[in-house]
Amino acid sequence: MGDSSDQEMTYTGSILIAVNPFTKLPHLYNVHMMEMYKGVQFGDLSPHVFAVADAAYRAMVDEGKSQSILVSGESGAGKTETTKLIMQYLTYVGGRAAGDDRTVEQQVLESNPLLEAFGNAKTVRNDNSSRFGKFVEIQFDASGRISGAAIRTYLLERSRVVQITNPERNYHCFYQLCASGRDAEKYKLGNPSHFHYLNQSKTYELDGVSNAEEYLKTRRAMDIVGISHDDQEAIFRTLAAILHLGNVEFSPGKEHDSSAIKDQKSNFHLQMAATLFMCDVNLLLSTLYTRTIHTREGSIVKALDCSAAVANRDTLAKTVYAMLFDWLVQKINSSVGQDSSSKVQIGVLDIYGFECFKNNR
Ligand SMILES: Nc1ncnc2c1ncn2[C@@H]1O[C@H](COP(=O)(O)OP(=O)(O)OP(=O)(O)O)[C@@H](O)[C@H]1O
Repeated sequence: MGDSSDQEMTYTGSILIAVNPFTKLPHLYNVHMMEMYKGVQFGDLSPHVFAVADAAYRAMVDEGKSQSILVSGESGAGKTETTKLIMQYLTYVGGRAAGDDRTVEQQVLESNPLLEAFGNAKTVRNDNSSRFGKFVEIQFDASGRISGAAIRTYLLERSRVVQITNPERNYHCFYQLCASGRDAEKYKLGNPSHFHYLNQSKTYELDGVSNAEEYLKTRRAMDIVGISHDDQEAIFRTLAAILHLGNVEFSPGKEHDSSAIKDQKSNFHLQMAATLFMCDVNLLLSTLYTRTIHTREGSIVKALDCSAAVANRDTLAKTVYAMLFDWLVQKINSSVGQDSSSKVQIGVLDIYGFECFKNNR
């Protein structure tokens, strides 16, 4: 759209169409640009994502009505980046001048790297693809200042936790933890190639990204969002437990259609998973390779064959991960804080990248 790299945005009515420039254009998104678009009539300046955010903000302030901005497009189109620019603009015009380094707006912005570490992954199309939908609600007080925020997420891609294909990756946080040095050692992790949930794809690194540095960034984001060190510890312990759980393999058991822990190595990972989950190892094992059927006469314990035990293991890993993700979102929400007396808000919906299939069913 347009004939130079500086003109990748255009309007159709009040809809902004933006083409991903795939290159950093800092001059388009700096404070100077935010200042330039502030309070200017929509359409007076060249099309820009800040103009859309400003129009929403002005409409909210002038008419006292809540607004929403919908960001849509296929995977890799630039939705997440655009959403972040919108949030940056709204926090710029609606932020407080105070020097407090843990203001609502900073926490809202810092929740992005955190959610990305746990909800984004490399796909064929995008090295940092969001695998969940996100609705960010920014609440304002009567004078147009940000007074609270809430993040709602939905449809996290759970299957990725246990199954990936080359050259995709699992969620970033796993590779970050493996590269974390002392913490990785503490949880008996190490090279991601040693873990089934990561080594189904041979891609461990991302171009221009250091997993170790990203780990520190995730930790910092947790500090800013207000997640206590104990909780941070618990989060990474759970991730490590999931990786160990994935290495638990089964072999056929003595009885027909039953299974047993395959070998010493599997036993070690089972022990590790139980220690890190802080649960009884025998209970964990029976959860994996048996099923309890409740009948009116009492409960019957049925042995499971290897493939059913593996399926059980994977379901447990996916469920724990999805619950961890939800818990993280809840934590972010409670520390950012909601303003229950807020009358107006701007909602930004970053809708999950749809992929084009031959048959879209
Ligand atoms: N405005 C921009 N300026 C520079 N680079 C951008 C911009 N928008 C997107 N990109 C580049 O394109 C990549 C993909 O963008 P983004 O992650 O926002 O896509 P998406 O539409 O959210 O995809 P998905 O649905 O897979 O999450 C980014 O990692 C970034 O490198």
